[in-house]
Amino acid sequence: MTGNISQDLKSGALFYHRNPRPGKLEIKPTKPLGNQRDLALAYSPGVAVACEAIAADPTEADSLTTRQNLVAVVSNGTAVLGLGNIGPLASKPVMEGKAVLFKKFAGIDVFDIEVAENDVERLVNVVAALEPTFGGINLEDIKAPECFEVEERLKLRMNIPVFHDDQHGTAIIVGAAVTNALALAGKRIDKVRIVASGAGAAALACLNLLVSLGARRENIWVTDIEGVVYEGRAALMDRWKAIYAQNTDKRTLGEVIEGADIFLGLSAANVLKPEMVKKMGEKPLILALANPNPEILPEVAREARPDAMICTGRSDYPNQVNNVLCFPYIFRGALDVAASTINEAMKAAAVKAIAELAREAPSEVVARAYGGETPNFGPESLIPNPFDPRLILRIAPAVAKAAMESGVARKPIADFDAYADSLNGFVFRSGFIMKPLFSQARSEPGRVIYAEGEDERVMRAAQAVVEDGIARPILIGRPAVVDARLKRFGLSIEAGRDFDLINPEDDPRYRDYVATYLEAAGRKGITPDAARTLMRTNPTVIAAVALLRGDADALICGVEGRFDSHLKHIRNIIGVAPGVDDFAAMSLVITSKGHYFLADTHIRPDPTAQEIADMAVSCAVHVRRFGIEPRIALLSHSNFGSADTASARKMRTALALLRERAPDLEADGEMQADAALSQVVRDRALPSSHLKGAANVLILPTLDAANIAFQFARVLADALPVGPILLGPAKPAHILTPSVTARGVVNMTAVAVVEARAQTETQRQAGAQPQRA
Ligand SMILES: NC(=O)C1=CN([C@@H]2O[C@H](COP(=O)(O)OP(=O)(O)OC[C@H]3O[C@@H](n4cnc5c(N)ncnc54)[C@H](OP(=O)(O)O)[C@@H]3O)[C@@H](O)[C@H]2O)C=CC1
Ligand SMILES: CC(=O)C(=O)O
Ligand SMILES: [Mg+2]
Repeated sequence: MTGNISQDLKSGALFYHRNPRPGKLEIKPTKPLGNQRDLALAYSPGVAVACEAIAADPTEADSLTTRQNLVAVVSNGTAVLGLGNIGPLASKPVMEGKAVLFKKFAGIDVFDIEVAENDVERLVNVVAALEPTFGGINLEDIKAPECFEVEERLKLRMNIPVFHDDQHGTAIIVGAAVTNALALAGKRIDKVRIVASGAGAAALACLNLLVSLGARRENIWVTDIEGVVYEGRAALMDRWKAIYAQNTDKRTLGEVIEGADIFLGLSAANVLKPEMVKKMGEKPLILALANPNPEILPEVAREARPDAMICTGRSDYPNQVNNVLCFPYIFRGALDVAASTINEAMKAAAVKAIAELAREAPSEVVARAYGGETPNFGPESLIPNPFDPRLILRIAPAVAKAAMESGVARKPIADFDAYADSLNGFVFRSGFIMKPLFSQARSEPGRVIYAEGEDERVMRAAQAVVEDGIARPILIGRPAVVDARLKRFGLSIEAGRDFDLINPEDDPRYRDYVATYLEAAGRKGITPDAARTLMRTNPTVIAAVALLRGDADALICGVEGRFDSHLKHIRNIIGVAPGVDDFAAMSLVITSKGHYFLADTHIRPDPTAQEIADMAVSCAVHVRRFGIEPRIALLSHSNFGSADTASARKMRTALALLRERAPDLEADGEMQADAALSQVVRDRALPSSHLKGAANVLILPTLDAANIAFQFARVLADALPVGPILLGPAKPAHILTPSVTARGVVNMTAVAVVEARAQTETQRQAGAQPQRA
């Protein structure tokens, strides 16, 4: 049955499941258990208090246990993928896989439960008895027709959502694919002829949903292992299948496929033959969804009918119509409003959200998953890619809203903006910490110039910046190249309407810009000839001059090229702010344990004590813009005077200078990194430290130390970096690094816009102050 899978994938799959430890899951505690007190809280005697609270009020289980975020993936192994009845034990890899997808895509915890029970009554009893453990039940790979009865009965008995994924998850995504394919083919759902292969769980649920979307029962033809489902057929019939019985003397798929607009395959490998495909109607939609091997391979179908739109359930072909696009998010929405069930309104909301998302510009994450080739909406991209991070952002709120409107939400969401933020924070780890900056930027967007305007990441960032309303982008790039690339990446922003463009090869401001450049850098070794050449060839120079002239409010560069050479131009043209000796760089790392700002990660090799103190003050200003109160640690190998090396003395002097300059700042040093991050460790060395809790701003003694710590955190703690944030320029200018993602560029845009706004405000206040003699 795994015949169409390459040898390489087969051995890779076994290796993946075996190593480094068997299976795909583990259970992790979410609370500390490091000492006697933790033990007393987590277990006896403290746990008894939690038990009694639930006994007194069962709804307390939602806040005292994992139940509200825990789903059971239940199978008896009777219809595992298209492998048939291979039993519950052999189904376990699939169920563990579903658990991983629930967790990765929607943050939902899962116990996979494989039950050795084929009798409907007994299976229902087993699952119903699990209600105290779970917030929802996802039935999986239970064969038809038993699955229909199991689901119907459980829905009646249980007060939590019961969802048969193979039926409804598949139907929802098929509904979205059909909606979009018919729109592209210019066909109406009430007119199309649908031929199904398979009359099991998935196929019948899909047909039912298509009927609810407007398909007409008389236009639907169903076939299964016995052939056509016709009125009067006795073999292998059941009441669910009988709904689609046609009054016909046709008996085979080959006969009924004639003129079909849609082939819906949810049966077994290779049942659809090229000669059948040739007989289908114009621009046919072929949904060959059997797993792992489809009813027809896309290349075979394409050869028979070049005008066909083709979908499979597999990730190695375009148009993966697979219930993974649905089940994590429909449960996310249902659990988040404590829905008592998943009803038709919630399913319809999911179909609409998925179909609409496919029509939006593709996301950067999907582009990366496709190795840079971004599929735009069309026959090769009828539905979103499973890695599209917007799936959760669109489907979960749509489902939650539908649950509320249809009266099944027990805990309605009061603030959908806050809910969107929490989902955003799940998808983009930087989401939560960046939120204050995005809100500020949105309230007063600035003009941000991007030196590398032809870079894909910058273009994608510009699209997001325009959609988010945080800035008006100015891209430096050749119009034809920018235009062609925007089209290639499926981005909808337009020059003039959404962003401005500076063409380095031909711009009317060229002469003025050269003059400004010479004024700023003429005494720094830039000759008129060099100025003219650089103004045509170096986008960082153009961007810096635009910033200096006030044609932009902030500058972002560094997506390509060396940090140092960008810095040289910023130094020459923009210079440092009054009262600042030199630039420094602060980088934010977002880890699962918290957010940490590190300096100087990129510029000064060995800052002096005075420079360290100044840097701490500049860092504090930036950190406050994130809505975070800075807690500063000056780091060293020495712990509060434990060593007397030159670098320890430097950090001690820096602390004294910092205290003098900014006595209100919560800062201490010199201290080791563990003392900075843990109050318990710090208390052992110096209980009277001015610093309380974990430090969030870490100032390191040298560039080596800072950069190494930063890179260690990125790799070992799987930390997400934001920055570097350039400290000290006279106007907001930031030099990113070539590893930055489009999201990183967007984040730095928000930082730069807020900084520009703060600078304008400071200048306005300074201008309003009466001049002192
Ligand atoms: N892409 C996706 O997201 C999904 C894909 N699927 C795939 O759909 C298929 C069916 O799954 P499911 O509905 O859960 O299973 P069921 O066992 O409930 O249904 C299987 C159906 O396929 C029919 N069938 C089996 N072999 C053939 C054949 N050679 N020719 C015609 N019909 C055949 C069976 O007919 P009979 O009843 O007469 O035996 C039955 O009607 C599987 O391959 C599965 O992997 C399922 C869910 C989601
Ligand atoms: C995808 C899925 O659920 C199946 O093939 O059964
Ligand atoms: Mg399945």
